[in-house]
Amino acid sequence: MNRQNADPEAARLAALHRCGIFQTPAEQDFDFLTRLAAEICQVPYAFVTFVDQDYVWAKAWHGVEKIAPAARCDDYCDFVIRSGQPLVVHDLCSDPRTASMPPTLDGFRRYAGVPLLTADQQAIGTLCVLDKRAGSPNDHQLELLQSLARQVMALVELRQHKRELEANVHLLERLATTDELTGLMNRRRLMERLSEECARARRFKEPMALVLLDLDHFKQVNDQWGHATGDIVLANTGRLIRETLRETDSAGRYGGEELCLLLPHTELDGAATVADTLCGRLATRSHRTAGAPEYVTASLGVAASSHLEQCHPATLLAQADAALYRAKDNGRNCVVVAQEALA
Ligand SMILES: Nc1nc2c(ncn2[C@@H]2O[C@H](COP(=O)(O)OP(=O)(O)OP(=O)(O)O)[C@@H](O)[C@H]2O)c(=O)[nH]1
Repeated sequence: MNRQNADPEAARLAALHRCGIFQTPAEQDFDFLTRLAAEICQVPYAFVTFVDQDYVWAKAWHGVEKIAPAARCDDYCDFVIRSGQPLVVHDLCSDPRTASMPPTLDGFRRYAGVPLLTADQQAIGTLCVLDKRAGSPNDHQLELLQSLARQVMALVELRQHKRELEANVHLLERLATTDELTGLMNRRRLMERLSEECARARRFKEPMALVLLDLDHFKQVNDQWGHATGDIVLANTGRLIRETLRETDSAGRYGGEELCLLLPHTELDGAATVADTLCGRLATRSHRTAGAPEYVTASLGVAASSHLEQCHPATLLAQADAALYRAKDNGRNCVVVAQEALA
């Protein structure tokens, strides 16, 4: 016996959860199907409900303004869920199962509900109609109600596929724009973002800064500890950058062990402070646990558009690169701003 058979309610709840429909906002397509159900059965009220462990919750309704979730024990739909079969009660008052239930005491007399079945036959909800007059749907009406229930489930599945598709598109977008090793933007996305940020800075005449960061003596790290260890150091560096930057800043992998930070709305001084902080944190970030050299420092070059005629990607990159070159020349593990580089 498998686990599902051991606990049918757990399997039913899992099926409901997979559909991702419970307590989602109202949708016209579902409203339309309830209206159709009411018209087919010639009654004033119809509902699409989904039923979790404790509550019967309406996704769509017809004939009432609004409907609050009901405890399962107070709702006729619970019988449909438990049996997985349609339920028709001609007169709710004279049926011992329903006579003293709250909706009956509120005046409802007729109920007809059919289960909403998933592909693996789990009853996750109902399509039901009600009236304050006693009566029953005829065979044809009941058959049509069941067909409509299948349409409700087709909508549920369509919604589910759409959600999965959107999640996959999102994942693919992330994979296509992210550098796997550092978790930062890949070079293509970085260059796109740089162009966008420069265009925005020019348009709104705002400052914009760029920092190039290059790990020091990284060839030695690879040579002495192995390429895999070098990768771990790069990944740690990416993580540290992500932890250090503001939400509005971004960073990407510009080249092998050269990373680039984009700091919109930031003057040269502010960017130099960010670079100093990062330089200090990197110099004290231990990699030893990964079987790597204890510390790997970095050199950083800073440029900002407020010191340039105009904010353009190539100019900012060239300025930051020249500053980085000076930082390497100055003995590494330091920050040089473009001002100094030009001096
Ligand atoms: N492990 C690893 N190494 C990389 C990666 N990308 C580039 N590298 C290595 O980074 C090293 C860069 O070496 P160099 O350009 O000589 O610079 P450096 O040794 O860091 O020296 P300085 O920059 O002058 O301090 C090379 O050995 C590249 O193979 C990567 O993704 N993973």
